[in-house]
Amino acid sequence: MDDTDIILSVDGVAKTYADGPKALDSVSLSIRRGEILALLGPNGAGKTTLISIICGLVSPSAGSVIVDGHDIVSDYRAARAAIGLVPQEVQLEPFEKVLDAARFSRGLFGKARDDAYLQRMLTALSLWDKRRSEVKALSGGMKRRVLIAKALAHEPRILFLDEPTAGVDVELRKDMWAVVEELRSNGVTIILTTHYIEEAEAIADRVGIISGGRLVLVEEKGSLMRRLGRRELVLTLGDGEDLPPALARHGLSRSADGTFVYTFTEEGSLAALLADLAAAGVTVRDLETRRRSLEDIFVELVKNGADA
Ligand SMILES: Nc1ncnc2c1ncn2[C@@H]1O[C@H](COP(=O)(O)OP(=O)(O)OP(=O)(O)O)[C@@H](O)[C@H]1O
Repeated sequence: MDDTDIILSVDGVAKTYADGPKALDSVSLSIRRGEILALLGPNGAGKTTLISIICGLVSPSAGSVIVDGHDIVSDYRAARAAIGLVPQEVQLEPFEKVLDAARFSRGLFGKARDDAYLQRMLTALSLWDKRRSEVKALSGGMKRRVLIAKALAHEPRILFLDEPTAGVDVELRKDMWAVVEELRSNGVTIILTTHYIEEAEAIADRVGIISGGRLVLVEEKGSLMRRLGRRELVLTLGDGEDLPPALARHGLSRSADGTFVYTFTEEGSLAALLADLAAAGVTVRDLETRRRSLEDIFVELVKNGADA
């Protein structure tokens, strides 16, 4: 990876809260310009702590963070200006109008007024028609968009979305995914935390998994699915039948429900298994193929640490 492509670099970051647990343990991570990274992890894994450190809201106990060339400690203002943060909870001023809210947020970063930019940004978020509406009159989904608009008002290059679709219905969630795609096509790098594995599967380029304060994995979603999302074949044999020893070489495992599970290894291996089954005269009552989902991978990684 070329260094100029890296917009965010996290190196050996650790955090121990006063009287608290070790929330992060030596996390290192590089983010490329224009990518969408989904951070997955169970409650309390350290996701919000990591985001809060990068955004300068929590100070790290160790390690360093460089945002678009700026150190978050020695060059705090420039680092912070490169970042937009959409917090987990909706915190908005109910009587404020949408366009005013965006203008105000921009002003907080000392940026000159630029209504043309705000119009483009609000249009991308489907909020331009609502620019004169008071926040309190908007639906829950629109309020979330206003949060994003406020976070984008100062033209940050990286956007953090902390659980953007928590408690949101399926339709709104898909809407939000479309918004994220649109932002990326406008050149924004996006890091989102989520509990919804299908969210990561749907929109992320790379997936990072945090568990117990450690980043146990960061990988391209496609290669992760190819590497660990292997295909399996589930065989149900005739009543009382067992696998004959001649099939041992295929490495099938017996499940608690009495079915046999075969993991596809290489091209042609399935044909060999089926031929051996037929030759051995085994009755196969049912055959089902399935692909391990990101959810299965996630559960296994969180249980076993990094060595899955
Ligand atoms: N201000 C704080 N003071 C003390 N401990 C904290 C503080 N903030 C977080 N923690 C602890 O640090 C650990 C990591 O919490 P964090 O909020 O970063 O996890 P998370 O992955 O974002 O969880 P969730 O998915 O529930 O939001 C937890 O054990 C939490 O209780």
